[in-house]
Amino acid sequence: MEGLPQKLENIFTNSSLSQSATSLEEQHINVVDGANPFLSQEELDNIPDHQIRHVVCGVIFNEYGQVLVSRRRAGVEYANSLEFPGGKVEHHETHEQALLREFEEEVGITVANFKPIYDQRVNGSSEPFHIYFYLIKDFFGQPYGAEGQDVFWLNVDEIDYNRFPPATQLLIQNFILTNEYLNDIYRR
Ligand SMILES: Nc1nc2c([nH]c(=O)n2[C@@H]2O[C@H](COP(=O)(O)OP(=O)(O)OP(=O)(O)O)[C@@H](O)[C@H]2O)c(=O)[nH]1
Ligand SMILES: [Mg+2]
Repeated sequence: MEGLPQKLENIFTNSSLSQSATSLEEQHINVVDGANPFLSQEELDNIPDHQIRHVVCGVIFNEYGQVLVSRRRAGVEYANSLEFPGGKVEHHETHEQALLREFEEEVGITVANFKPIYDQRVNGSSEPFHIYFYLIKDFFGQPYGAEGQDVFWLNVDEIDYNRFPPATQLLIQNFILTNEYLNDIYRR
């Protein structure tokens, strides 16, 4: 469990998810994004909250239980990999405001009613960041690739988590493929 973010560690303790912890811990090594400079988990954790970039991403399901996924464009970090829509929180914004803006900019829908699922600090290739994933309970409009990227609804059992960035792989393996926890968040 060493090296896991505190929140995740708490969730795994005494839970049915604890079996996936070993593979998750191994995965955690891969969370380094070609880091520049590489920071240890402890160094990442010691960066004050207001000095690290925040990234927010949203997980949305449609009425058929499919999840909204977008493909990153060429020429950006993790080009062509799949991702959940979202992006960097700007200085004046709350996480909710950033999610609203990012979903309008990237997939052309208005989102509301956010529940935190999971967060972690990551060694990005240009700077460290803290990524927060939210379950989005309501949305208005039809999603499309508003920045010219592919956007599609995926059946949960068709998700290949290897096609997502490392932090997102952890989210998928531990919170989306094992949907009991998500159902629990939904009801809150
Ligand atoms: N949107 C999104 N970003 C992710 C995910 N997982 C993950 O590690 N990231 C990382 O989060 C960082 C910021 O996301 P982003 O590139 O979407 O930021 P952005 O929309 O503000 O882009 P911009 O800087 O081109 O305006 C990137 O380093 C990206 O690789 C994910 O599932 N979705
Ligand atoms: Mg983005």
